[in-house]
Amino acid sequence: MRRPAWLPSIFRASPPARLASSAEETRRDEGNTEHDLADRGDGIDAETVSYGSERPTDEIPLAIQKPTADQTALPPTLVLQQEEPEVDASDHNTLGDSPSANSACDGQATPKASASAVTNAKPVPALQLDPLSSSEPPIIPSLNPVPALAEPSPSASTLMPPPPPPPPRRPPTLRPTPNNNTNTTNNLPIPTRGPGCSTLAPPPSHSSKPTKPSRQVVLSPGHSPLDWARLTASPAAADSLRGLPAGTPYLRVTPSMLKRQTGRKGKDAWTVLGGRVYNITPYLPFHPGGEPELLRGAGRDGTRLFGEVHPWVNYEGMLAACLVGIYVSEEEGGEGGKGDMEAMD
Ligand code: HEM
Repeated sequence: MRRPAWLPSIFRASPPARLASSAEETRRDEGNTEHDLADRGDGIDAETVSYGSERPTDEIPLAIQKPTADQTALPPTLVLQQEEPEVDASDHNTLGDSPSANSACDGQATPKASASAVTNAKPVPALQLDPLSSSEPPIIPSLNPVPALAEPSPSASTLMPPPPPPPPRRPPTLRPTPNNNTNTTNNLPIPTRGPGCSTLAPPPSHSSKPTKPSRQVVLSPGHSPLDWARLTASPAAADSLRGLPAGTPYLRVTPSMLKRQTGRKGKDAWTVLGGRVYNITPYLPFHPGGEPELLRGAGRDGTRLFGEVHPWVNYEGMLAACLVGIYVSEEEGGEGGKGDMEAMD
């Protein structure tokens, strides 16, 4: 019958009742204990279970206790848990071979089996599951399933992945050879430039020339853009550039007035740009696009035409000295405008 491990201590605390209830069993055990246990082959020899045990009973909690003086009348108490051979085997294997341990129990004090006495004993490989390997040195529990294949490294964890392959096994060169066509990315720098098919061509910018052929004309000497800028900056040329008498205020130019200023029949060429009327007659020899192109806007509103050719040109700054007035409707022209126009004639 299996008994719990705490039963021996209780058993000693109240021996009469406990012993009376198991008197028959105890007698049977008494007669068979020393002999049967020795022959059982479960790791307990006669020396271990005998009364005059030379082994420390406190280290063998399941040994038979020698009856004390006040219990001599009673049969020897068997507190051995015979159904726990694994405990007996471990204790025997661990402590049985120590002569000092055997002699430590030679005293008259009644040894008591307790769990604390076992914990004070030599460390037991608790995870040792194979009793056949008990004769071998204690094996440190390891989680490595294949310890023989692992390199001996006291600091390395067994859970670490295997080391990477050694560097010398890598390819000797990091640059692709000319025959290596597997990596298309490395082939990009190879020049495959054809007309309009290269992806490395510079992107178009404002500084690049337009695809259309230039329609600029060759300007006569003294009519460069720099010459025009110098002329317009002269205060003496202010009234002459407008084509009006000196001190003439800005005119309110109506459509009927504008359409007569075409640059023909001895009249100046006026054009409207952004609601303002400019006298473009003095600028004709300075126009890079040629006089005919500039005259396309004479006598009319040339804002749209101007924007179609060169919207980036700053006409306001270049023609500031040529400003005649503002462009108004016929109704908004008034008498003042008409009078001024008649005075101009
Ligand atoms: C409204 C009538 C005008 C027409 C039809 C006209 C036409 C042209 C044309 C065809 C060109 C040559 C573009 C090229 O390089 O291929 C040109 C250039 C030029 N025009 Fe006009 N133009 C007009 C008015 C003006 C006015 C009023 C000014 C100045 C206030 C002006 C200033 C210039 C300048 C500076 C260039 C050279 C642009 C450059 O090199 O990028 N144009 N123009």
